[in-house]
Amino acid sequence: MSKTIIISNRLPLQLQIENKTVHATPSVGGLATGMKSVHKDSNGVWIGWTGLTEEEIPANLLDDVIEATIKEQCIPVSLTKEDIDGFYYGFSNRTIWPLFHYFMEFTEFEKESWQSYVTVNEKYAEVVLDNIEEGDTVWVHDYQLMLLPALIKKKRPDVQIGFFLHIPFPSYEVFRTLPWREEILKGLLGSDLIGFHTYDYQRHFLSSVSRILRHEVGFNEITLKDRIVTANSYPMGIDYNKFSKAAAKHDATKNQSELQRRLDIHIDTTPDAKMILSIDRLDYSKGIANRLRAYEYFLEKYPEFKEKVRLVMLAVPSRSNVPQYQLLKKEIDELVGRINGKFSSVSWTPIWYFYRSMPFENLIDLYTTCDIALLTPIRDGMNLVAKEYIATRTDETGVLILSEMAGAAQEMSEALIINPNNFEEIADTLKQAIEMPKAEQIKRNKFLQKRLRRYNVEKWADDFMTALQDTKHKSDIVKAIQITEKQESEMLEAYKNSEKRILFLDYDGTLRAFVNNPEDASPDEELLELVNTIQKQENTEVVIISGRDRHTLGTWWQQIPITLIAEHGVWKRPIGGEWAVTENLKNDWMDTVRPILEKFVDRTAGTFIEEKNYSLAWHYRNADPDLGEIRAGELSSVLKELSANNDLGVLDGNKVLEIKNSTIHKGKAVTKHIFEKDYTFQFAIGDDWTDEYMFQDLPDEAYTIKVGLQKTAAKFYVDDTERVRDLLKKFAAQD
Ligand SMILES: O=P(O)(O)OC[C@H]1O[C@H](O[C@H]2O[C@H](CO)[C@@H](O)[C@H](O)[C@H]2O)[C@H](O)[C@@H](O)[C@@H]1O
Ligand SMILES: O=c1ccn([C@@H]2O[C@H](COP(=O)(O)OP(=O)(O)O)[C@@H](O)[C@H]2O)c(=O)[nH]1
Repeated sequence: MSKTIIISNRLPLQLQIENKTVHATPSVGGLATGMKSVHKDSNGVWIGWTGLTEEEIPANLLDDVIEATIKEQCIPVSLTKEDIDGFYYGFSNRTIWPLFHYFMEFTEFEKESWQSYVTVNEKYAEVVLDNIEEGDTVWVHDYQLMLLPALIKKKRPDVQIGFFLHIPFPSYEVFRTLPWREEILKGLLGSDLIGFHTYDYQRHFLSSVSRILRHEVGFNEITLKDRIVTANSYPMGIDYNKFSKAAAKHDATKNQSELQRRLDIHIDTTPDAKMILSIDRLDYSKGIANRLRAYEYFLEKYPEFKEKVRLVMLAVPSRSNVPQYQLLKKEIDELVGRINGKFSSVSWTPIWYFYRSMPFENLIDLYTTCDIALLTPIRDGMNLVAKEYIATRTDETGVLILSEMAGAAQEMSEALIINPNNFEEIADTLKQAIEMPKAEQIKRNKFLQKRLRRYNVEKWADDFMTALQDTKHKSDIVKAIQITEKQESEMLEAYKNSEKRILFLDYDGTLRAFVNNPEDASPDEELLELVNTIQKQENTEVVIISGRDRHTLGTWWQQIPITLIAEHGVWKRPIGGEWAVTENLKNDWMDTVRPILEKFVDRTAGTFIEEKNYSLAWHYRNADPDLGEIRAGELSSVLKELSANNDLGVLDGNKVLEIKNSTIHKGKAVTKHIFEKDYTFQFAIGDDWTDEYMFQDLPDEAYTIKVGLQKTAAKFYVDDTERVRDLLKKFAAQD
């Protein structure tokens, strides 16, 4: 039975060795808590690190460690202290974490920790590859394992691989500073589906892929040579029932825990007191120091709330070997001490501060007792605490104040959304929350709860896995048209046995790869020789059919006796003959269109106009990719409006927009050409949209081939210009 393999750095359980025995405790952090319920209900395995290094496990306890892990349907990856220092405390949490959360000043670029990151990703790959069975699906999680998808894909191209990033993907301007940016992107592109919490993270990722790797990027697809990778956003949900049921149970059995008793005593003695809750890992991205300062400012600005509010702050120890986290701990300790010292009275302490993790029941105590949750991350991939707080409010009361910088804010617009750097706004919002009538709290929470209940973690995982399976169909469709060796030999056999054969060859992107300056793409010796050999074969006609102007084509191919078709069919030069127009066309429209194109050239660096006799082309290959696409969209709509009444058409080529007479296209040119003769073998090859006309208009028995993986009307596709050369060599080798 096929299974899903979940892989993350941190397993849902953490092992410790105390008194020579192995103990397991649940992991903290949204990835582990969220995925735990997905894993529990599946028949899959979870591969990851147990929290113990090789050096920490005595030989006689190794079996116990493995047993404790396997009991939870997990498989351990064995890591040394050196690995953890370089990979976890190093590259993951001193480079990627601060960089992806926009803390550039904390980001270190150390070659050694990068190397450790590579080594550990390879260690993970080994364990995963050992455990993959036919039909399994792989789901890799988070920033610690961004090289893993490509490492797996390389060895197991048959396996569907999903990747989910739990933290933000930063804007290109930030990501580009990473010295290993290409390696990271290539690692991720080993996946078939890449998921993000929000559309913005997805957009930033796609922009980096297009600018750094220069891949063709669509709305949510990246076209590689042999595969399509999908990127999409899936905001992670929580196990809603687990939290709401625990809260309901808690209400029924009140006053069971010490923490609960303490919280209740406070409320009894000050009946209108409000408890404000904050829960996070102790992390600079969570904005804890800002929150404390904003709370201090609130007490100063609205002194009437002294003695009437309390901030209950749970900060869970995290990554304490990283210096920034140690400094933050010190800063928080001092801030709490200073604020409590400044405002405390005999009967009131403004902040209750816990520096530890709490068991689930205590978390529920906190969630259900506190009237307000104040969550102010500076940057946060999602923030599940915000969702958990709302899920536990069984009577629908409670106010959530949430930073707009948390991914969760995008789905939780009924919360009070704040900018974590704006103390004025936080102080005013706290006042608003304290004074919010119950009816309004309920109204807001009803919406929030409905959404969280519906889009829970199960639905999130389901959506992701369904989309991952769909990528398989996509690849299958694509693979179905990739020309196989057998189909290729059948085609060559048909070629060999035909009495009258014709080959229509597109030029740019087909016979020659694209170059930055189109004038530099002249045919090389090998190409001239190959085409010449083919045209010499008996009963064989070669036609080069291009959007290029006739002078360029004529000069490049003057030595070879073949037919040339230029400007998509406007001009034709028969073998040994002269260039002639195929139809009487008007070109007076060019004077109107040229100034429009010139404006776009002025506004878009790197673009230029190519002027032909009957068409004008605006090239944007050398422009900034995003800007180029935006401007192409704008220009295309301007031109389409203009062309509607003028028999003009806009051709959307490969990084070029061409405006020309709409009655002219390659389809018309090829059908006109074959009309007069009875060819028994017809072949057409091309790479862009303008070639689709040929593929559509040629008879069904024609062999039509698209270069590059894109939607096409052609029967087959080949990867790139190198494969086109191979094919030409095979035609040349036939007699
Ligand atoms: O494993 P640690 O180094 O102890 O860190 C704990 C986890 O922190 C991060 O959590 C993120 O995932 C949450 C769920 O998607 C999301 O709500 C939150 O915004 C993220 O910060 C980290 O991404 C995990 O890999 C860590 O395990
Ligand atoms: O003592 C604690 C405090 C928090 N959490 C859990 O840790 C997760 C924190 O996830 P979040 O997405 O808010 O932030 P992250 O720590 O992953 O960045 C939530 O599921 C909390 O319930 C926990 O298990 N024990």
